[in-house]
Amino acid sequence: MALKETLKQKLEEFRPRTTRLVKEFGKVKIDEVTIDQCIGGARDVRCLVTDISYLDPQEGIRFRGKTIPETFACLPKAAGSDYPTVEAFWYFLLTGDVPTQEQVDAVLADWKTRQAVPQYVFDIIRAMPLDSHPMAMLSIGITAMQRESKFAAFYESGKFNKTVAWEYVYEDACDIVARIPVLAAFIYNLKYRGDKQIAIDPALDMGANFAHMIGQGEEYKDVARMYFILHSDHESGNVSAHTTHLVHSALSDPYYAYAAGLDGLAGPLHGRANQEVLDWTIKFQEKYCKDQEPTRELITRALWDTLNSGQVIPGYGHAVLRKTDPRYTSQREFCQKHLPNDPLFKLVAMIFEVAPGVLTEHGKTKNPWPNVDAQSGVIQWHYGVKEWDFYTVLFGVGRALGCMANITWDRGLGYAIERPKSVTTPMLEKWAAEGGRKM
Ligand SMILES: CC(=O)SCCNC(=O)CCNC(=O)[C@H](O)C(C)(C)COP(=O)(O)OP(=O)(O)OC[C@H]1O[C@@H](n2cnc3c(N)ncnc32)[C@H](O)[C@@H]1OP(=O)(O)O
Ligand SMILES: O=C([O-])CC(=O)C(=O)O
Repeated sequence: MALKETLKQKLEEFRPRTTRLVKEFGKVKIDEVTIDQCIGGARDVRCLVTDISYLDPQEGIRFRGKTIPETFACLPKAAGSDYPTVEAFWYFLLTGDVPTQEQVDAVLADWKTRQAVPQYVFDIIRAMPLDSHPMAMLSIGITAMQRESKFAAFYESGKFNKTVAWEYVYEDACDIVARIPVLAAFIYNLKYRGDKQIAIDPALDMGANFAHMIGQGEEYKDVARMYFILHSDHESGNVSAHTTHLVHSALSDPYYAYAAGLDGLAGPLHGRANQEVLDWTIKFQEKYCKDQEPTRELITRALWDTLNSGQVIPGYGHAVLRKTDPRYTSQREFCQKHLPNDPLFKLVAMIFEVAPGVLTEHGKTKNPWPNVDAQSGVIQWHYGVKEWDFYTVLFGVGRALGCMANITWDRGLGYAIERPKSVTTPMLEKWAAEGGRKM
């Protein structure tokens, strides 16, 4: 069965579960909210639902119930590669089923019909100052493309209908995931390769085509596939996924919703941390290692300098995770296999030996271990993608997969507009004095 038909069947089978939960068990309590959660970013408050992925604080992410190694192992691989295609992963994220090669080929062929980015989008980005941040360019590119939204056209047609609305989200979602690597490659070439653009190769899968379009060779094809899959989804409370969900909950179409998600991803505490990691590491080399090899002592000193100046150590800590991020481990294993002697990888590995101890001694962070961003830039750097302000754009290409899968299901299950209740500080003070809010 083709992907859209499979998805339709899955949604129809799933919908009664959601309906029953709301109707029969709607008042069952699953959490309570404290004052520190209210002020402190709603940490740990269970009030979002997604079945696309789940993040366990100790174990890390599972996509559709599978760990990262299990996900890589189970999916059909790209020809001549140890890694699955992004298209295979998309099928899996959307449906929870491991696709057959035939089903993967069908997604590949479908994406080829969706890849063309309209010329006016390129023109709009070209009109921006060349030193604009590439995330601003990507977000504006996605917003500009909103004109193409099939969901928005359906809404405006006057025939909008809740039960089939998901189909139009699905169409936009597929268009966005097929087009975003093309847009990202355009931005890369415009900013860093003197506008030397390379045409889409219709014979290549998404990851391989992205490598081709930014002028990379064979080895980078797996880097792209791995990178996009690893960065796709991290349950739905993270800033980019939550923003996309929130904005789409107002029935803003997927273009508006994902542009908003990208704007959140651009923050240094979220996706941009990978840019910050490279920046920190290169500055460390320039400042401390001009005439000497990096040592644990030098790294310790540099980490304390950063902490004492009131800044965070980028790539370390997490709002949910309490162990080393398995996405970090997966990329570290890639480095150990493919670039074990890369000086920057050796330095990043040395920081891993030192930073958790320093952060523990510093005593603030609840999680001293590295997250995905601590290890991703070094791989890009090794393969010649050295413009680290571009790294969050790569993240944004991958994150589109998770965000688009999530809002397709949001619409399919008819989730409501998101609108939590706020309170005032005097209210909090009153409830604090009374030992809690009287319900
Ligand atoms: C893809 C991703 O988004 S992964 C995360 C990427 N971000 C980074 O790597 C940036 C560095 N890390 C951080 O700033 C944080 O760990 C975050 C934003 C990821 C999580 O924030 P929180 O859930 O608030 O972390 P936590 O509860 O441990 O914070 C407690 C304190 O430790 C500090 N802290 C947390 N991580 C770090 C760190 N890496 N370096 C220094 N201090 C830190 C916090 O700033 C906070 O300080 P405060 O009490 O003065 O405000
Ligand atoms: O889960 C989070 O809050 C941040 C993160 O690692 C991601 O979004 O990939």
